[in-house]
Amino acid sequence: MPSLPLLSDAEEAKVLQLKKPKKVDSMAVDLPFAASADDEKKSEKKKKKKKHKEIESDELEIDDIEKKVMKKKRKASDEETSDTSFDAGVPVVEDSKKKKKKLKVVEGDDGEVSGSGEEDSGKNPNAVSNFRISEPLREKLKSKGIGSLFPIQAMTFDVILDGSDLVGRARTGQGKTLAFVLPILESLINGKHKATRKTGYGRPPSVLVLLPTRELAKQVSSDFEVYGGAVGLSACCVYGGDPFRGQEFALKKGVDIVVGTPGRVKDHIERGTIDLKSLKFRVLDEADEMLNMGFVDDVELILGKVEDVNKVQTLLFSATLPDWVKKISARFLKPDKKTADLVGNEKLKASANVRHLVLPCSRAARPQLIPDIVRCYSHGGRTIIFTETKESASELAGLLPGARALHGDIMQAQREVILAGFRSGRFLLLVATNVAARGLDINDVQLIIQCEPPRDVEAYIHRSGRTGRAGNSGVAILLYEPKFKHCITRIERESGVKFEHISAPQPADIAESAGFEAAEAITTVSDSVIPVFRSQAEQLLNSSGLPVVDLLAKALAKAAGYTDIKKRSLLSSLENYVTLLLQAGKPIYSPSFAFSALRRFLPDEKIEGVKGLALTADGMGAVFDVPADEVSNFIEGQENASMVTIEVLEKLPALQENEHSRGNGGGRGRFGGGGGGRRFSGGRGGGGGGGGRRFSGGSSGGGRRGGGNRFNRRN
Ligand SMILES: Nc1ncnc2c1ncn2[C@@H]1O[C@H](COP(=O)(O)OP(=O)(O)OP(=O)(O)O)[C@@H](O)[C@H]1O
Repeated sequence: MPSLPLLSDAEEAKVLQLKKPKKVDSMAVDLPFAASADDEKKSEKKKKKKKHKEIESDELEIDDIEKKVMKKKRKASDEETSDTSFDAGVPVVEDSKKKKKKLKVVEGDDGEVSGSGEEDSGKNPNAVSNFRISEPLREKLKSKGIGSLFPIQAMTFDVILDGSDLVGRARTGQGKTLAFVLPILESLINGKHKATRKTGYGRPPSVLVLLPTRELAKQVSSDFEVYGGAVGLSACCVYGGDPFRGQEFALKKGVDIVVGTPGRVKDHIERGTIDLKSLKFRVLDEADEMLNMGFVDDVELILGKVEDVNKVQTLLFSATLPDWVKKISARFLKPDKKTADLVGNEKLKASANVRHLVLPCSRAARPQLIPDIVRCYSHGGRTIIFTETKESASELAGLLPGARALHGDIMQAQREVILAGFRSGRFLLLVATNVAARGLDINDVQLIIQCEPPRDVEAYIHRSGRTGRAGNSGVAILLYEPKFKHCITRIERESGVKFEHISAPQPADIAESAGFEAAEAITTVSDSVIPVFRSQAEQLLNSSGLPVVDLLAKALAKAAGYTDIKKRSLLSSLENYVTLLLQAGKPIYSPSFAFSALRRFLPDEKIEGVKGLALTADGMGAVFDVPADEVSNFIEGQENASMVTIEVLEKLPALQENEHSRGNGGGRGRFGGGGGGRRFSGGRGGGGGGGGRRFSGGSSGGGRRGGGNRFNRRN
């Protein structure tokens, strides 16, 4: 394998991004790395060199990358420092002048993790056996199905094990937790800190990990318990909302790793129940979220308690690098710290393993629409629905059958029960606030629904990152009211995501697949029922006057739980509403202009039924929703107004992004609305939605009126 020259951290990130092998599921790139001169590694180096000759196609691509990197490196001195190469951080790939150590990184398109892979040290440079991971840990990893390290782990393992401070950054779901858990454990049992680590009853902790939320602290602590347990190290978790006594007892007995939230850790330090004098590692995970959550003072106080910073290794992981994080890094990490950045200046900050979709939907339509979205897109897996407020989370959970709410007003013990239930699959729909946005790693979350565009792009990135983890794929659907389309554009611009615009799944589509399942189910009914039901069937056939097939269709519908099929509008996704387009033969500059055009031929009471009027992007039309049974009044009425045309839309055209919208979608701030009664047209329980057909593609672009360009999406 070719070795790349010494690089700055920004360059290193670029190396990883530059190479982007097409559909190569594993591709090895050797980067010069921190020195470690053991012979075993040297012979491995030779072996790999030999192997390299055999892989000519890869070689070509890597050579190409190498040239690009060299070119970029020459340019680098002129360039401004990127936000990823902040302060004096020495890049991971930069190291000793003498020796270079091989670093192997396996990744797919967009730098995304492409799965753990098999442990075959010859073929897979990231195989666990290629790292200084001891047997019990290897076995534990194997039992968890982990045969090779993910890129962020491969990049940082030796750096941490060899004693450096580190700043790490990778997209959601790429395994940042094990990136510090594994080398820390190895370092304590076999590495640098083995000799000086305290053992025995009453020992003070060797590792302190700080996380912004209790749920995250518990999750990371449980990883330390699992992997630490394999090598005889113990962990305990300390967080607010949990009684002090149990925590104090565990700390007094002696523990190797303490994982906690800043507030509670600070309390323990002040009470003297956590003693930091033997600390070997301190880890700040989700550092930017600590800032968002107002933990600045607590974190600085805790970090400041370590007297001799040379005796402790500090690792900092953060999705973004706001000023405070840079300041913390400059102040509390050693000047020769390394940086491992798998995001860098890449445009795409959100997960590339996730399909990012947007769907226009009024508040009032959400309770009806969400179950259908779940049916179509969750494939029977778990769904997390994010709301902006605790009240909306509780309210929506109350409206969705089988859903549970999770937010900060729920007592800690109850939150844990809810999360455990969701993890175990006892229920598959979780409605949460941002409390579940960060870091939570729950198996088989197939779908994320965000009820409205979050205020900041980080929230979008982290929420959508609850799916598509560890190399799996997932879907994230962002609902928005048409009048807030500009928020979608902002998120798209800042996150680098290219949204797919879709329209609401139509109840008819969902019913169709339900009918298919009902028909299949009927084939399983035994012939023994026929004599019992035959005379009733004959009577029904004679009295209905319907052809046999139609009657059977009705029976299937009933078996599938349908007695009626409603339509859903394109603009606000409201059931039994239809989306219309108004044109006036000249530009329509404002909603009031559109309403006055309607008033020319319709009485006020009809116009009051109009929902969510928005102007088209080309300025020549206005779209709005009307109750399905009012459509004919609008269509026929146009004949009385010259120059005005109204027609039913099949696809939503691109809309203007300003606030020109009446926004009377109903139910402000609440999920109610929707006219009582049963909420879900179909009424069939259970998700599934059956194999990915349909509802994609959609609403924007492709305009009507021939020559679709006029309505093409702008972005
Ligand atoms: N080498 C690996 N092979 C297979 N699975 C792995 C590997 N490393 C981690 N995982 C799994 O990947 C999932 C995501 O890991 P983790 O929670 O550490 O991601 P993260 O980068 O911290 O994500 P976030 O930024 O969202 O917090 C976990 O379920 C973890 O067990």
